Amino acid sequence: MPRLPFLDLAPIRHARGELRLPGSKSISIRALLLASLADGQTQLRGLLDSDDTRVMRDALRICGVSLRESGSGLYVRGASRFPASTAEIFVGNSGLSIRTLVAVLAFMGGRYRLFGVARMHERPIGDLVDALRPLGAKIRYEHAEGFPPLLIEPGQIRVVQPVRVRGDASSQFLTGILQAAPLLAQTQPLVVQVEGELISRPYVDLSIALMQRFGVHVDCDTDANGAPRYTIAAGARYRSPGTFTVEGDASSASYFLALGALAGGPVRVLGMGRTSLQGDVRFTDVLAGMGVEIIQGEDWTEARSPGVAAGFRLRAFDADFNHIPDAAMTAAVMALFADGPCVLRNIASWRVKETDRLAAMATELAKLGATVEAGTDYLRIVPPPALRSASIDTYDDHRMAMSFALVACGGVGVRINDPGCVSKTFPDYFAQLAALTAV
Ligand SMILES: O=C(O)C1=C[C@@H](OP(=O)(O)O)[C@@H](O)[C@H](O)C1
Ligand SMILES: C=C(OP(=O)(O)O)C(=O)O
Repeated sequence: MPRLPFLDLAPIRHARGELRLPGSKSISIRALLLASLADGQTQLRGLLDSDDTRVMRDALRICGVSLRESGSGLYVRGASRFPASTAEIFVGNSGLSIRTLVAVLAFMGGRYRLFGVARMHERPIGDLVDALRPLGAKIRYEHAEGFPPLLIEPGQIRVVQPVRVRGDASSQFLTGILQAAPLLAQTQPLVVQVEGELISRPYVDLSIALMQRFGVHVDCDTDANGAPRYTIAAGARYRSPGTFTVEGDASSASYFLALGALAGGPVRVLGMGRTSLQGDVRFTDVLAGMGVEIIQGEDWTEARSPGVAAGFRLRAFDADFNHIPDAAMTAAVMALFADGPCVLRNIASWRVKETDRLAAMATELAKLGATVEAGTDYLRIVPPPALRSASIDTYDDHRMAMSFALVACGGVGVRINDPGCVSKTFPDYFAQLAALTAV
């Protein structure tokens, strides 16, 4: 179906209600891969159905993994080797999919080619390839050094201790190595050492928590310099947990909690709460710091406030957002409604995601009247005295579209160009938004 060129959102005066969150992208993609590597059959329930998860499903299917849809979930039959020894794999713009697939495919003994959309070919992957090559992995760049497309060939795999991986451009490289580690740790434990800074750390904790659910324990300590070091025991092997249920997406929740905060609420999201495994659940602390009332149960969260239509202003913030890089985009748009200048720090990774998010965010916030300074790793936003209506470009970035929709809470209409880009992680986002604002 052709994508709409734009969507005009009318001003939102009030929003309230309940929303069942779509499944977590980060958990769905991990669970699909781990179930494919696990002994036995796994029933996956609550999987997200979106562009990014379809990339992983299609990749696994092309690699010969048996995936069977049933009314209540997806049945995955796993094994420590994929049946297909050659495959052409399209990875769209899913960073998590390519980075975790490459690490696994490097040890499968087959020939694989991984390629994506044009932007994917600008997103770095060199740190992962550099970590895999000393282990004997044979990976070549088809065009530019350090970027997809990639060609994987059978290598002479040997264990070199420790495996060293950089974590300062993306945590997904470390996740890729950790998830692939049981394919290597056969006769001796495998030690994985992070070189330099590790960003987006809660996503690594999520990987470890999910590996545990699939029967593999990862020990974490620090080396003499305080850098994190991970150990996977000899003989570690993924085993199916039988049934695995994916929780709601905490990054997707951020837009609706922000909606409750800006348009009064209460807005309650179901599927993410106190016991969530995802780092972005910490976005609730950011909201509370802004003066938003948050209540939370085991697997639900609710936000409310007097609402900006009633003159409520959010408390300005100056904070480090390295641990929640995705929900941070929601906070950046919320800064438009703050009672003073706001600063988001330590977000350099934004430059290498779906688009250069630092540049895109600065450009689009400025269209609305904000004064914005974009540094190499920070964004300073001075809210405008009065919001201007604007036509927002989304740069094929789902989070640009979803976060800028919140501008409609400011008493002005907003045009979202290419709204269909939300299909990366939340295909019916705008329908869900409309359902909560038609009050
Ligand atoms: O591991 C994951 O599930 C993710 C890690 C983060 O990326 P970086 O580690 O590149 O910051 C995040 O932005 C991405 O949406 C999902
Ligand atoms: C950065 C993102 O995804 P990925 O890196 O998996 O493409 C995201 O969903 O915001």
